[in-house]
Amino acid sequence: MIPELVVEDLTVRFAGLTALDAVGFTVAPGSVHALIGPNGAGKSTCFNVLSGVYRAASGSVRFGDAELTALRPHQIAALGVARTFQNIALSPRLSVRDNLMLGRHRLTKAGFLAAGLRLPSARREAARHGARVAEIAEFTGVGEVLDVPAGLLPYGMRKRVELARALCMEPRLLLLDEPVAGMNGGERREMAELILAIRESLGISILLVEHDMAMVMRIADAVTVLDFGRRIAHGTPAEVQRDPEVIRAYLGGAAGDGAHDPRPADGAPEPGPADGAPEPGPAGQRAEAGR
Ligand SMILES: Nc1ncnc2c1ncn2[C@@H]1O[C@H](COP(=O)(O)OP(=O)(O)OP(=O)(O)O)[C@@H](O)[C@H]1O
Repeated sequence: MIPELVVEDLTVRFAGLTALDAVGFTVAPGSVHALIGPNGAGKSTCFNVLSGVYRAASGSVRFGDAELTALRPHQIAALGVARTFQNIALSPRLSVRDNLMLGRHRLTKAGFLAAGLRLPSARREAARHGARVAEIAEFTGVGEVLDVPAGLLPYGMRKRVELARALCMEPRLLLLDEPVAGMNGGERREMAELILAIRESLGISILLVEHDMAMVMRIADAVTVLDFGRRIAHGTPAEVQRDPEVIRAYLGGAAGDGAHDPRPADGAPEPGPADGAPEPGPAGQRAEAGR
Protein backbone atom coordinates (compact mmCIF):
# COMPACT_ATOMS: atom_id res chain seq x y z
CA MET A 1 0.00 0.00 0.00
CA ILE A 2 1.30 3.43 -0.96
CA PRO A 3 0.24 6.11 1.54
CA GLU A 4 -0.56 9.74 0.76
CA LEU A 5 2.13 12.34 1.31
CA VAL A 6 0.47 15.21 3.16
CA VAL A 7 2.38 18.47 3.47
CA GLU A 8 0.71 21.02 5.77
CA ASP A 9 1.64 24.57 6.72
CA LEU A 10 5.29 23.92 6.00
CA THR A 11 7.51 26.89 6.85
CA VAL A 12 11.28 27.09 6.45
CA ARG A 13 13.40 30.13 7.28
CA PHE A 14 17.01 30.98 6.57
CA ALA A 15 18.29 33.92 8.62
CA GLY A 16 15.43 36.27 7.94
CA LEU A 17 14.41 34.80 4.57
CA THR A 18 11.21 32.75 4.50
CA ALA A 19 11.99 30.14 1.87
CA LEU A 20 8.71 28.28 2.44
CA ASP A 21 5.70 30.04 3.90
CA ALA A 22 2.93 27.74 5.22
CA VAL A 23 2.98 25.57 2.10
CA GLY A 24 0.59 22.65 1.80
CA PHE A 25 -0.24 19.98 -0.79
CA THR A 26 -1.10 16.30 -0.95
CA VAL A 27 0.49 13.75 -3.25
CA ALA A 28 -2.13 11.13 -4.04
CA PRO A 29 -0.94 7.51 -3.98
CA GLY A 30 0.41 6.39 -7.33
CA SER A 31 0.26 9.83 -8.92
CA VAL A 32 2.83 12.05 -10.61
CA HIS A 33 2.70 15.37 -8.75
CA ALA A 34 4.76 18.29 -10.03
CA LEU A 35 6.12 21.07 -7.84
CA ILE A 36 6.93 24.04 -10.05
CA GLY A 37 7.78 27.71 -9.72
CA PRO A 38 10.31 30.28 -10.87
CA ASN A 39 13.91 30.29 -9.61
CA GLY A 40 14.12 30.71 -5.86
CA ALA A 41 10.46 29.77 -5.33
CA GLY A 42 11.35 27.17 -2.68
CA LYS A 43 11.14 23.88 -4.61
CA SER A 44 14.56 22.53 -3.60
CA THR A 45 13.99 23.68 -0.04
CA CYS A 46 10.79 21.66 0.00
CA PHE A 47 12.62 18.57 -1.34
CA ASN A 48 15.32 19.04 1.26
CA VAL A 49 12.74 19.07 4.05
CA LEU A 50 10.96 16.00 2.65
CA SER A 51 14.23 14.08 2.56
CA GLY A 52 15.36 15.24 6.02
CA VAL A 53 18.23 17.46 4.90
CA TYR A 54 16.63 20.72 6.13
CA ARG A 55 14.61 21.23 9.30
CA ALA A 56 11.23 22.94 9.09
CA ALA A 57 10.51 25.89 11.39
CA SER A 58 6.90 24.68 11.59
CA GLY A 59 4.34 22.56 9.81
CA SER A 60 4.17 18.88 9.08
CA VAL A 61 4.93 16.31 6.39
CA ARG A 62 3.13 13.01 6.91
CA PHE A 63 3.78 9.89 4.89
CA GLY A 64 1.30 7.34 6.14
CA ASP A 65 1.74 7.23 9.91
CA ALA A 66 5.21 8.77 9.88
CA GLU A 67 5.94 12.44 10.56
CA LEU A 68 8.92 13.08 8.30
CA THR A 69 9.93 16.44 9.80
CA ALA A 70 11.01 14.60 12.96
CA LEU A 71 13.23 12.12 11.12
CA ARG A 72 16.78 12.03 9.83
CA PRO A 73 17.59 11.34 6.15
CA HIS A 74 18.39 7.63 6.63
CA GLN A 75 15.17 7.11 8.59
CA ILE A 76 13.17 8.75 5.81
CA ALA A 77 14.94 6.58 3.23
CA ALA A 78 14.06 3.53 5.32
CA LEU A 79 10.37 4.44 4.98
CA GLY A 80 10.73 4.12 1.22
CA VAL A 81 11.34 7.72 0.19
CA ALA A 82 14.07 7.92 -2.46
CA ARG A 83 15.36 10.96 -4.29
CA THR A 84 17.48 11.93 -7.24
CA PHE A 85 19.53 15.10 -7.34
CA GLN A 86 19.66 18.10 -9.66
CA ASN A 87 23.39 17.47 -10.04
CA ILE A 88 24.21 13.85 -10.64
CA ALA A 89 25.45 12.15 -7.47
CA LEU A 90 26.90 8.88 -8.76
CA SER A 91 30.32 7.44 -7.97
CA PRO A 92 32.01 8.02 -11.36
CA ARG A 93 34.69 5.31 -11.00
CA LEU A 94 32.28 2.59 -9.96
CA SER A 95 30.50 0.55 -12.59
CA VAL A 96 26.82 1.19 -13.15
CA ARG A 97 26.14 -2.18 -11.48
CA ASP A 98 28.05 -1.18 -8.33
CA ASN A 99 26.33 2.20 -8.24
CA LEU A 100 22.99 0.42 -8.39
CA MET A 101 24.06 -2.10 -5.75
CA LEU A 102 24.72 0.87 -3.44
CA GLY A 103 21.06 1.72 -3.89
CA ARG A 104 20.21 -1.72 -2.43
CA HIS A 105 22.22 -1.00 0.72
CA ARG A 106 19.30 -0.32 3.01
CA LEU A 107 17.65 -3.60 1.91
CA THR A 108 20.74 -5.69 2.62
CA LYS A 109 20.39 -7.86 5.69
CA ALA A 110 23.69 -9.73 5.75
CA GLY A 111 26.05 -8.04 8.17
CA PHE A 112 29.51 -6.83 7.33
CA LEU A 113 31.11 -9.97 8.80
CA ALA A 114 28.88 -12.44 6.93
CA ALA A 115 29.49 -10.60 3.68
CA GLY A 116 33.24 -10.36 4.33
CA LEU A 117 33.49 -14.08 5.04
CA ARG A 118 31.37 -14.79 1.94
CA LEU A 119 29.05 -17.00 3.93
CA PRO A 120 26.47 -18.86 1.80
CA SER A 121 23.61 -16.79 3.20
CA ALA A 122 25.40 -13.57 2.23
CA ARG A 123 26.22 -14.97 -1.23
CA ARG A 124 22.60 -15.90 -1.81
CA GLU A 125 21.48 -12.45 -0.76
CA ALA A 126 24.04 -10.75 -3.02
CA ALA A 127 22.82 -12.88 -5.95
CA ARG A 128 19.22 -11.88 -5.25
CA HIS A 129 20.12 -8.20 -5.18
CA GLY A 130 22.22 -8.63 -8.33
CA ALA A 131 19.25 -10.11 -10.18
CA ARG A 132 16.97 -7.28 -9.10
CA VAL A 133 19.58 -4.69 -10.10
CA ALA A 134 19.78 -6.26 -13.56
CA GLU A 135 15.98 -6.18 -13.83
CA ILE A 136 15.78 -2.50 -12.85
CA ALA A 137 18.67 -1.65 -15.19
CA GLU A 138 16.79 -3.30 -18.05
CA PHE A 139 13.58 -1.43 -17.18
CA THR A 140 15.35 1.93 -17.07
CA GLY A 141 17.32 1.35 -20.28
CA VAL A 142 20.79 0.99 -18.77
CA GLY A 143 21.01 -2.82 -18.92
CA GLU A 144 23.63 -2.68 -21.68
CA VAL A 145 26.05 -0.56 -19.67
CA LEU A 146 26.02 -2.35 -16.31
CA ASP A 147 29.78 -2.93 -16.39
CA VAL A 148 30.75 0.54 -17.61
CA PRO A 149 32.12 3.05 -15.07
CA ALA A 150 29.30 5.55 -14.51
CA GLY A 151 31.60 8.51 -15.16
CA LEU A 152 32.22 7.37 -18.75
CA LEU A 153 28.56 7.47 -19.75
CA PRO A 154 26.97 10.34 -21.65
CA TYR A 155 25.00 12.78 -19.51
CA GLY A 156 21.53 11.50 -20.42
CA MET A 157 22.50 7.95 -19.51
CA ARG A 158 23.96 9.06 -16.17
CA LYS A 159 20.62 10.71 -15.35
CA ARG A 160 18.94 7.38 -16.07
CA VAL A 161 21.40 5.55 -13.85
CA GLU A 162 20.57 7.99 -11.06
CA LEU A 163 16.92 7.22 -11.46
CA ALA A 164 17.67 3.49 -11.59
CA ARG A 165 19.64 3.75 -8.36
CA ALA A 166 16.72 5.45 -6.63
CA LEU A 167 14.44 2.65 -7.90
CA CYS A 168 16.86 0.08 -6.47
CA MET A 169 15.78 1.30 -3.04
CA GLU A 170 12.31 -0.09 -3.88
CA PRO A 171 10.76 3.28 -2.97
CA ARG A 172 7.10 4.00 -2.30
CA LEU A 173 7.66 7.70 -2.96
CA LEU A 174 10.18 8.96 -5.50
CA LEU A 175 11.41 12.56 -5.37
CA LEU A 176 12.81 13.60 -8.75
CA ASP A 177 14.77 16.86 -8.80
CA GLU A 178 14.87 18.20 -12.37
CA PRO A 179 15.23 14.81 -14.07
CA VAL A 180 15.55 16.28 -17.59
CA ALA A 181 17.71 19.34 -16.89
CA GLY A 182 20.49 19.58 -19.46
CA MET A 183 19.00 16.91 -21.74
CA ASN A 184 18.22 17.30 -25.42
CA GLY A 185 14.68 16.99 -26.80
CA GLY A 186 14.88 13.27 -27.57
CA GLU A 187 16.35 12.43 -24.17
CA ARG A 188 13.65 14.50 -22.48
CA ARG A 189 10.87 12.62 -24.23
CA GLU A 190 12.45 9.27 -23.34
CA MET A 191 12.77 10.27 -19.70
CA ALA A 192 9.13 11.38 -19.65
CA GLU A 193 8.15 7.96 -21.02
CA LEU A 194 10.23 6.26 -18.36
CA ILE A 195 8.62 8.24 -15.54
CA LEU A 196 5.18 7.33 -16.84
CA ALA A 197 6.26 3.68 -17.11
CA ILE A 198 7.41 3.77 -13.48
CA ARG A 199 4.02 5.06 -12.40
CA GLU A 200 2.18 2.46 -14.47
CA SER A 201 4.36 -0.54 -13.65
CA LEU A 202 5.35 0.11 -10.06
CA GLY A 203 2.35 2.16 -8.91
CA ILE A 204 4.54 4.36 -6.72
CA SER A 205 4.02 8.07 -6.06
CA ILE A 206 6.32 10.53 -7.79
CA LEU A 207 6.95 14.11 -6.72
CA LEU A 208 8.70 15.99 -9.48
CA VAL A 209 10.50 19.33 -9.50
CA GLU A 210 11.00 20.37 -13.10
CA HIS A 211 11.45 23.55 -15.14
CA ASP A 212 10.50 21.90 -18.43
CA MET A 213 6.85 22.88 -18.66
CA ALA A 214 6.14 20.78 -21.74
CA MET A 215 7.13 17.73 -19.77
CA VAL A 216 5.22 18.75 -16.64
CA MET A 217 2.07 19.41 -18.63
CA ARG A 218 2.41 16.06 -20.35
CA ILE A 219 3.04 13.74 -17.43
CA ALA A 220 1.77 15.35 -14.21
CA ASP A 221 -1.57 14.37 -12.68
CA ALA A 222 -1.48 17.38 -10.36
CA VAL A 223 0.64 20.51 -10.12
CA THR A 224 1.47 22.75 -7.15
CA VAL A 225 2.95 26.14 -8.00
CA LEU A 226 5.22 28.04 -5.60
CA ASP A 227 6.40 31.62 -5.84
CA PHE A 228 8.61 33.33 -3.27
CA GLY A 229 7.95 30.48 -0.86
CA ARG A 230 4.15 30.67 -1.09
CA ARG A 231 1.77 28.31 -2.80
CA ILE A 232 0.06 30.39 -5.46
CA ALA A 233 -1.82 27.73 -7.41
CA HIS A 234 -2.74 24.10 -7.42
CA GLY A 235 -4.67 21.87 -9.80
CA THR A 236 -4.44 19.89 -12.98
CA PRO A 237 -1.80 20.93 -15.53
CA ALA A 238 -4.49 22.62 -17.65
CA GLU A 239 -5.83 24.55 -14.65
CA VAL A 240 -2.51 25.93 -13.47
CA GLN A 241 -1.39 26.74 -16.99
CA ARG A 242 -4.17 29.30 -17.39
CA ASP A 243 -4.09 30.60 -13.81
CA PRO A 244 -3.44 34.38 -13.91
CA GLU A 245 -1.34 34.22 -10.71
CA VAL A 246 0.92 31.64 -12.31
CA ILE A 247 1.32 33.63 -15.50
CA ARG A 248 2.09 36.74 -13.47
CA ALA A 249 4.66 34.90 -11.34
CA TYR A 250 6.54 33.59 -14.35
CA LEU A 251 6.33 36.62 -16.59
CA GLY A 252 6.17 39.46 -14.11
CA GLY A 253 3.81 41.16 -16.54
CA ALA A 254 0.11 41.67 -16.96
CA ALA A 255 -1.79 38.61 -15.90
CA GLY A 256 -4.12 36.89 -18.27
CA ASP A 257 -2.78 38.51 -21.40
CA GLY A 258 -2.20 35.10 -22.84
CA ALA A 259 1.51 35.68 -23.27
CA HIS A 260 3.87 32.80 -22.70
CA ASP A 261 7.56 33.05 -22.07
CA PRO A 262 9.02 31.38 -25.15
CA ARG A 263 12.44 30.75 -23.62
CA PRO A 264 13.43 27.16 -22.95
CA ALA A 265 14.22 26.36 -19.33
CA ASP A 266 17.83 26.39 -18.11
CA GLY A 267 19.12 27.55 -21.48
CA ALA A 268 18.69 23.95 -22.62
CA PRO A 269 17.71 23.06 -26.16
CA GLU A 270 14.08 23.77 -26.84
CA PRO A 271 12.30 20.46 -26.27
CA GLY A 272 9.17 21.40 -28.13
CA PRO A 273 5.82 20.05 -27.07
CA ALA A 274 5.76 16.29 -26.72
CA ASP A 275 3.58 14.38 -29.14
CA GLY A 276 -0.03 15.12 -28.43
CA ALA A 277 0.91 17.28 -25.46
CA PRO A 278 -0.57 20.66 -24.77
CA GLU A 279 1.54 23.66 -25.63
CA PRO A 280 4.09 24.48 -22.96
CA GLY A 281 2.98 27.13 -20.54
CA PRO A 282 5.30 29.61 -18.95
CA ALA A 283 8.89 28.41 -18.92
CA GLY A 284 10.77 27.86 -15.71
CA GLN A 285 12.76 31.03 -15.38
CA ARG A 286 11.53 34.03 -13.47
CA ALA A 287 11.26 37.04 -15.78
CA GLU A 288 13.86 39.72 -15.18
CA ALA A 289 11.15 42.31 -14.74
CA GLY A 290 10.30 40.79 -11.37
CA ARG A 291 6.79 40.41 -10.06
N1 LIG B 1 20.84 26.75 2.68
C1 LIG B 1 20.31 27.94 2.43
N2 LIG B 1 20.70 29.04 3.10
C2 LIG B 1 20.16 30.24 2.85
N3 LIG B 1 19.20 30.46 1.92
C3 LIG B 1 18.80 29.42 1.21
C4 LIG B 1 19.31 28.09 1.40
N4 LIG B 1 18.68 27.25 0.54
C5 LIG B 1 17.83 28.01 -0.17
N5 LIG B 1 17.89 29.31 0.22
C6 LIG B 1 17.09 30.41 -0.27
O1 LIG B 1 15.74 30.01 -0.20
C7 LIG B 1 15.01 30.47 -1.35
C8 LIG B 1 14.40 29.29 -2.06
O2 LIG B 1 15.46 28.57 -2.70
P1 LIG B 1 15.25 27.17 -3.41
O3 LIG B 1 16.61 26.68 -3.81
O4 LIG B 1 14.43 26.28 -2.56
O5 LIG B 1 14.41 27.59 -4.69
P2 LIG B 1 14.08 26.74 -6.00
O6 LIG B 1 12.64 26.96 -6.28
O7 LIG B 1 14.54 25.34 -5.83
O8 LIG B 1 14.95 27.46 -7.10
P3 LIG B 1 15.69 26.87 -8.42
O9 LIG B 1 14.59 26.65 -9.41
O10 LIG B 1 16.59 27.98 -8.82
O11 LIG B 1 16.40 25.61 -8.02
C9 LIG B 1 15.99 31.24 -2.19
O12 LIG B 1 15.87 32.61 -1.91
C10 LIG B 1 17.34 30.70 -1.76
O13 LIG B 1 18.36 31.67 -1.91
